[in-house]
Amino acid sequence: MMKKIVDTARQAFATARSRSLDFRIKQLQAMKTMIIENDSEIRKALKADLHKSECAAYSYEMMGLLAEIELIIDNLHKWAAPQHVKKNLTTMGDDVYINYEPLGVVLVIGAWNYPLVVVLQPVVGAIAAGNAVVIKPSEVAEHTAKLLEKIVPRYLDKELYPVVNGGVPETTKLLAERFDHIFYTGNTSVGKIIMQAAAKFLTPVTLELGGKSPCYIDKDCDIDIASRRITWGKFVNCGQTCIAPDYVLCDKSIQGKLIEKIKETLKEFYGENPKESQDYERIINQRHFKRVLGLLQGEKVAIGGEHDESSCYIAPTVLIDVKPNAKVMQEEIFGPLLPIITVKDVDEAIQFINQKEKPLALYAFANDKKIIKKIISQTSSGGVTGNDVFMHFTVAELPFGGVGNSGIGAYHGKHSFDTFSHKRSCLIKSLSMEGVNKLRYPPYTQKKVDWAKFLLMGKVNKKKLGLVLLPFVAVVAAVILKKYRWQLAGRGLQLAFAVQRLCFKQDQ
Ligand SMILES: NC(=O)c1ccc[n+]([C@@H]2O[C@H](COP(=O)([O-])OP(=O)(O)OC[C@H]3O[C@@H](n4cnc5c(N)ncnc54)[C@H](O)[C@@H]3O)[C@@H](O)[C@H]2O)c1
Ligand SMILES: CC(C)=CCC/C(C)=C/CC/C(C)=C/C=O
Repeated sequence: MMKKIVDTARQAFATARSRSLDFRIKQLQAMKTMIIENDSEIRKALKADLHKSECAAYSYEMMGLLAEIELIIDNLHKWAAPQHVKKNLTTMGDDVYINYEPLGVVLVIGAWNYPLVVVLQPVVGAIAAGNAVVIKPSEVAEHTAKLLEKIVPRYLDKELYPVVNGGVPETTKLLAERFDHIFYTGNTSVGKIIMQAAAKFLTPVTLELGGKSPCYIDKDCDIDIASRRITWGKFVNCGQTCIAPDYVLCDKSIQGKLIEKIKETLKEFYGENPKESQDYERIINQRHFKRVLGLLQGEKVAIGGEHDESSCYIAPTVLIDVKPNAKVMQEEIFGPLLPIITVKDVDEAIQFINQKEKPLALYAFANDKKIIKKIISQTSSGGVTGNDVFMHFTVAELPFGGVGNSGIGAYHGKHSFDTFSHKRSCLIKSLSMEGVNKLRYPPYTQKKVDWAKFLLMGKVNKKKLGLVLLPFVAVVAAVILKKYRWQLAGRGLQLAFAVQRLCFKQDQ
């Protein structure tokens, strides 16, 4: 069955219909219509999967997707146009350009936490670049997965963009097929399985993974503002966001105020009891509920800690005096627990961050921008937002992706188009100027090598070329002197010497 789906997509790709820019734009417009016309069904599915409110479903999943489609439609002709590059002495009369061509049949595998946007946003980029795309939503967010299987074929080309649902066995079978690119979003362990499967066919991969994204708060900082922004970023979607601040690093002297402010903010966002708030989500399933609760064991709870297994509810929770070797510090939390670890200064924070795997995001709050720049220059992460959380994700011009354990490759806007395109180097030579080619044909001589060096690298044998050029420079100067007399003589000499200097620029 998987073979048939992939073969059909490949045959459809071979018809070349997905290469036409008009076709790509029509498909992207159809996807936009699909989202708009199925607005309420999408919101219902997201509510059923993660208890997302109607507003959250729109703001965090649909809005970004619609904006990405608009951006790509508006820019596609420009991005897909051949990109002419600088020529040199040997290519002056030729066509030299980069051609953006589709890769072929692409597999996009999504995760469950933002089950609409993390699967469809890469698909948008893959369609824009002219590929066929096999779409594999996460089976863990089953309502959204089923909805996508139902609505995508109603709007998009069925052969080019099939939706395949299923769990590990189905994904494993899919991965046994040959693809021209695999774009996977999910955890790092499965990322390794994907890369191994891809290696069999030398298929390139983009891996959008996760990790423990640190959040440093400098003691000289507006704690009020920092707490609000961090509380939002940590507890939205019940902490199940790839770029959520995983833990806080701060000076002990501000820990008390931080807790007080987070408490105040939680009350403002979710009321006295977050369980009753429409705006507070749930853990995706019992397996993850148990995993997150397991990380709470033995920790000192400063805020929250309440939970209810039957509804997969875990209250927004803040942990204090957390030891660096605690269980909660060994894996990505991906739930509503915020450990605070105290450090004595920014250098200790940097050291702490650098002892761990490179994270997907990094956050630093400080009044002094120099402190933020210092953290950026002395650490590494997929992306950074200073004095806020998430916001680098929302800038379409910035590539979104990880580094090291948090991922390979990036997407969003033009970066998505590039990810799913092959940049083909194209040179169309003129059939004239065969004389120049003598330099590369045997029999080889040192003279030919010297000319080749001059033409290709601008490198000359100073002594030999000087002897050739000096009389030429003298003649140019004399002509200028004669024609424009003394008035322009200075200019002429300057020009002559400039020519000479240029030729003599590099010796070997
Ligand atoms: N970088 C990003 O953009 C991004 C976005 C969302 C989530 N994430 C990360 O994803 C993780 C959470 O997602 P998850 O991994 O729990 O999602 P998941 O369980 O939905 O798995 C992701 C996909 O992998 C497939 N899969 C699972 N096990 C497999 C196996 N053994 N072989 C082949 N395929 C398999 C699933 O079918 C699914 O489609 C977190 O680490 C989070 O940080 C990253
Ligand atoms: C709408 C705003 C301000 C931010 C959106 C950030 C966000 C939570 C995006 C979800 C997509 C994503 C990559 C999730 C990762 O888990």
